[in-house]
Amino acid sequence: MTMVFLNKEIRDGDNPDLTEERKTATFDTNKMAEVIYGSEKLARRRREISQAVSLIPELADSKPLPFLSRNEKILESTRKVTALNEHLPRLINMNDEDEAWHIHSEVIGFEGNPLALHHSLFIPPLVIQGSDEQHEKWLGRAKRREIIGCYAQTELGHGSNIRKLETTATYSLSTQEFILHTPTINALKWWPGALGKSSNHAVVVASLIIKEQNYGPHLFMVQIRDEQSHEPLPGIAVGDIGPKMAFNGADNGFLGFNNFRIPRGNLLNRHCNVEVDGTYVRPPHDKMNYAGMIRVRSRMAAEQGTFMAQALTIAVRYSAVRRQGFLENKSQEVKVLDYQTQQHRLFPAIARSYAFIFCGFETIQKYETLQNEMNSGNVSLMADLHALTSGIKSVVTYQTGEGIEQARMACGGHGYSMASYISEIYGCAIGGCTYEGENMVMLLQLARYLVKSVELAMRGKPGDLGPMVAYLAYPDIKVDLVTGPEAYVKMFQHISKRQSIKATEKFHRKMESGVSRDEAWNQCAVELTRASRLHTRLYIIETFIRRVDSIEDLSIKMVLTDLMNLHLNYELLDVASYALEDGFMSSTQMGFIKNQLYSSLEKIRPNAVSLVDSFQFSDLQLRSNLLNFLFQVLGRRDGHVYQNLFEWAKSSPLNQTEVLPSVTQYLKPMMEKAKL
Ligand SMILES: CCCCCCCCCCCCCC(=O)SCCNC(=O)CCNC(=O)[C@H](O)C(C)(C)COP(=O)(O)OP(=O)(O)OC[C@H]1O[C@@H](n2cnc3c(N)ncnc32)[C@H](O)[C@@H]1OP(=O)(O)O
Ligand SMILES: Cc1cc2nc3c(=O)[nH]c(=O)nc-3n(C[C@H](O)[C@H](O)[C@H](O)COP(=O)(O)OP(=O)(O)OC[C@H]3O[C@@H](n4cnc5c(N)ncnc54)[C@H](O)[C@@H]3O)c2cc1C
Repeated sequence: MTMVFLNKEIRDGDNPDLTEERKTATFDTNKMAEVIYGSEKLARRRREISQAVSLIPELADSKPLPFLSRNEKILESTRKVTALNEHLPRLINMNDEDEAWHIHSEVIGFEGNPLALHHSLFIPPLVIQGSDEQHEKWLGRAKRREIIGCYAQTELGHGSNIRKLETTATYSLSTQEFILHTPTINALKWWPGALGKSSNHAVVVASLIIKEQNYGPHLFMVQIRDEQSHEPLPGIAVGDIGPKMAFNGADNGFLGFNNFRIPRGNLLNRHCNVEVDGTYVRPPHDKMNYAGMIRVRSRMAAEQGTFMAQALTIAVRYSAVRRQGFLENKSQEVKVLDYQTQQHRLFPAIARSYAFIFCGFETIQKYETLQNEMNSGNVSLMADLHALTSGIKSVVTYQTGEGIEQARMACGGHGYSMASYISEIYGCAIGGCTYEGENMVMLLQLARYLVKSVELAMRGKPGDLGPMVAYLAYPDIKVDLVTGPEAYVKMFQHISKRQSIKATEKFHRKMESGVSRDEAWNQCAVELTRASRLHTRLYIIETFIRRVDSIEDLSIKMVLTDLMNLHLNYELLDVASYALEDGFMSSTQMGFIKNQLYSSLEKIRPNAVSLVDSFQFSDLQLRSNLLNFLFQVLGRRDGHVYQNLFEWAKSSPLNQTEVLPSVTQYLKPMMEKAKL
């Protein structure tokens, strides 16, 4: 099996319809991959990792995953992740999180695995919140996978409102221990990934109580299972929460404590502390304990963009080999990718995938700056990044869900089959609307920041506005969209600014009319979330433009400019009513945007397959590999869809016998009875 992804690579035996598409590309997909992943080296490393994985048979799925029961899925994902563990040091740079993410996604797919959260949610809070001494004690063991961990914050009764978490960690002055307790059923930890059956350690978030005073949520390192027997330790109740919409290769779990004691040194205390005599040492920022969540959210734009890109790779390749119906030439049916409706369904989502990945890289860099600043005691960037990542997390997860669902529909009936793999991608990605902060809740967090910024602008203090919101004080000057991207940005700024101001004014009016602040906020909440979405979409547009501006290779710049123009017109059209409402946009401009959008679709068409090829997902990653089984078939790089769909169906366990017990036990007796 060849795993090399050369541009316009023509391989003997590939579906000629896909080969034809690759020949029309105006750019080199390897060069594009460098832009997507950040450098020649990073893109090459991904290819090398894919290649290496493809040569290790034990890392391939041993059975088609959609046909497995939940227990079998967990067993299979555990087999693969432990086999992978043996190879990891040879295959990746163990300190490179992106390489780790990539290789796990190759080997595991979207189903999840019992170590799914170990690297993304257990080790990071330990790094961020743990002291050097605590790193010494646990970090090495965690990195070597001597222990397996998870992040246990959410409870049965509370997830969004962390301040109301009911699990308590009460400091015992006499024994210098914390006593962890679950006072009610509602207080059971509920949802943490890998908690149910796999982890033997957890970073537990509990309300810290000292001398009957509640200091709010804090993070504790807790051993929950015996390292030898893997039995829960006395005082701990733990288990799996049952099957989910997707991600069923992971064991999301519940956890309860019955006056379970841990040493004082298990409070993660890099930024705060409880001294022996019970004195509480405050962190430099009230929400320091939430820093880990900012980190995860900052990574979500790139992650989700990649999820959507995988679904689109499947849908676009399939659309280039699927022929149905006629255009002018009645002697041959057309590729469905030639229909304008199909292009309109898929191409704006391709543009969003690129936009999210570009935006994601900027956000991750911003987080890294924050992390460095926090380490030297400067927390001034936290509020801005919390607001930004709250918005980005919400907008990208929602739009990714939309994009993946459109990809599924674009594959017609076969998109609905699990052979497409799109439902698994969707199920995993859409969880992002909920996990790491429910989207509405996070949009309202950003809205707090926007309202405060508008208030500053209203008070005539535009100089106090941060760079991300400086536009809230800009004057309204009409723009001519023909002049290019900057004019689109200005139009978007006007729309976003106007909505933020409108929502703030409404909020103020409500309060002036005597409604309490909280109630007024709730009565304006829909308008506030709209402001947050617009602000975030504007930010994503700006990062897209910045990235395209920075590109030197002309052929890449040209195709990305087409994609960016498509994005600008699609996004602006989607929110045009806001600008038509106050006459800032004319109906002529609206017509212009539509025409630009349709012409962008035509420009993208010859490059569509190569734009998705450029993500360089291996067939294994898309579950299209042929190594042992035919798991997913629609997105195959070689485009041979139909015969593999048939093979896939034949491998269904239902087809291993001609007459099922359902027939002998029920249908046959029913039919026999009817004959009497
Ligand atoms: C390839 C396949 C791979 C598969 C991958 C799939 C993996 C799946 C993995 C799944 C993994 C899933 C893993 C999981 O899901 S882990 C669980 C994640 N849980 C959450 O995200 C919970 C969401 N809730 C919260 O974060 C808090 O409760 C919020 C923030 C909503 C309110 O909180 P609180 O009630 O305490 O605050 P307040 O509203 O009174 O606001 C007060 C002030 O505080 C400021 N503030 C708030 N927060 C921050 C902050 N962080 N930095 C700086 N500032 C912050 C805020 O701006 C405000 O400022 P001001 O306005 O007053 O000035
Ligand atoms: C796949 C998956 C993996 C997860 N992994 C983990 C994990 O590893 N560790 C962990 O600790 N947790 C995990 N979680 C839990 C997750 O973080 C929470 O479910 C999430 O934060 C949402 O909280 P909730 O369930 O309490 O939702 P709720 O807050 O109950 O949401 C229900 C509805 O109420 C609305 N709502 C709530 N509060 C407000 C408000 N203030 N204003 C307006 N509307 C509001 C929401 O918008 C939503 O529509 C996971 C969840 C999922 C789905």
